Amino acid sequence: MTLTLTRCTYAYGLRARPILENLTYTVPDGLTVLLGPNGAGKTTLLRLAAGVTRPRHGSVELDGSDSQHKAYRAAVAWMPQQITAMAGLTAREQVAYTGWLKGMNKRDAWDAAARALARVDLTDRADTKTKQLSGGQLRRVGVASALVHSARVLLLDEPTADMDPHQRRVFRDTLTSLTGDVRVLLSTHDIADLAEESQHVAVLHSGHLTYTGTTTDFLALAPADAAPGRVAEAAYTALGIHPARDWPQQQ
Ligand SMILES: Nc1ncnc2c1ncn2[C@@H]1O[C@H](COP(=O)(O)OP(=O)(O)OP(=O)(O)O)[C@@H](O)[C@H]1O
Repeated sequence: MTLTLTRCTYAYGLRARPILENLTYTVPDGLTVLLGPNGAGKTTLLRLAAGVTRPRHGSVELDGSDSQHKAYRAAVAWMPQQITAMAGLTAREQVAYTGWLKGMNKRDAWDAAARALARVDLTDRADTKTKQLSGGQLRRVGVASALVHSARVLLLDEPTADMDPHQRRVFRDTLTSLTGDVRVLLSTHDIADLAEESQHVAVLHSGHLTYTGTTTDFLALAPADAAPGRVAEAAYTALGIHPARDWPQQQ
């Protein structure tokens, strides 16, 4: 399963300045962390990859299948930055509904929703209306919705925002428990997401990917005297993106 964006350009509006310009990127194996300052275009890139919006120029394909194709939608899961609590639905119903939209039958979606909620440690709120959940709980519903139909590529937009430290741990355990050839691309402002389980890093700045490579190679960009615990930040700085101005706030 190879998801590739090829020479993609995107602008919000016909005369607007492009947010992404001539961007080519293949989502690597395993977990990739997408970094970049506020407004760099991370959400825009994830939306293109998810097929919820189309590039003005260029193509987005999964093994040759266009992002608007049914097979593409079935293989790719997207967790948006803002999770909408659907009026009247419980957590389990909302997750099951996502599975059904992705092509599962109702029975399978209902069963898979319970499993997905268990993976994000939300079984005890399965029957709670999503409108009554906290921000962190609603985000876990978003993660469960991305997991429900066993997609091969997961695109997660700031999945750990609003989560408390225990839930971040649960989320990381969930990522490491994904089996088979599942590729995950997640944007984050939490530097801890980078240090632990990720295999690859991509850094987006001013509409261009200014770094793509392994996490090990990325961390090696940091000067040898970087303070322990600040190596990733020092590596980011070495790319010419200054934390004081651009590094997103830790959650
Ligand atoms: N609907 C929209 N209409 C017009 N401009 C938009 C829209 N959505 C985003 N933008 C602009 O596109 C640029 C990239 O936004 P995007 O949300 O992709 O960045 P980001 O890297 O995800 O930012 P953040 O880290 O703050 O979430 C920003 O300048 C933003 O203001």
